Amino acid sequence: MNGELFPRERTEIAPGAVHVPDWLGPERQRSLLAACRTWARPPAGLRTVRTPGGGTMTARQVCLGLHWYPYGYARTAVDGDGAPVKPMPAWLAELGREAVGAAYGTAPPAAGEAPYDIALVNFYDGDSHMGMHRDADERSAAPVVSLSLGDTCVFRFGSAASRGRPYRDVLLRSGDLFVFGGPARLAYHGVPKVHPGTAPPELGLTGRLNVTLRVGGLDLPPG
Ligand SMILES: O=C(O)CCC(=O)C(=O)O
Ligand SMILES: [Fe+2]
Repeated sequence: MNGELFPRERTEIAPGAVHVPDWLGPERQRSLLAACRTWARPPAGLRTVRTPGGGTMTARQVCLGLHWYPYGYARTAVDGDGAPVKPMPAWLAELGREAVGAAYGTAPPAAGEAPYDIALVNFYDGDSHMGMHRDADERSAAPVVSLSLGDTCVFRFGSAASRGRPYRDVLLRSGDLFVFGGPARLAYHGVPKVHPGTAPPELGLTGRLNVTLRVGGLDLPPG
């Protein structure tokens, strides 16, 4: 955001875990939001995720490329309307590569090498949150790329060893990038709090959207 008293810097939160504030400018945020709105529509649109324990996730979700459910992947919305999952757009996979380069200060991974083939779009409204968990249903060790739109949240990032302390709380704002790979790839993380009403007014979003990009490395039977 412009006009910060203290500019927010790119920060390594843990080895392999990097926060890049304001990575997406207002125009790219607007176009990503517009895309999320079309993905959210049925078929295979936004759904409430039920966990095996009988609970529900408070953030609603839509997937692209492959459909994530607790705890695996499928080619159809097996825990939704059963429709085929929407394809992963090439431009979004490309954004994933670009993000990895930006976070680690390196050239992006070679095109075609471990392409980002899965996107999860999480929508947080009201007092939605996400408990501490690991992204562990993929076979690939490629970094996870996370983009934030709308309201500011508290993103809690811990270690691979436990869902409890030690962890660090980072404020993720609209346009921020967070990448976790290498030794941080399997770290526990979650969203304990979203701050309502903190989205940039010109974006026109009430609530928070998170776009998480992953490389599956999966070998699912054709759908
Ligand atoms: O909303 C976020 O920032 C985190 C989402 C997340 O961890 C996930 O979808 O696995
Ligand atoms: Fe996650």
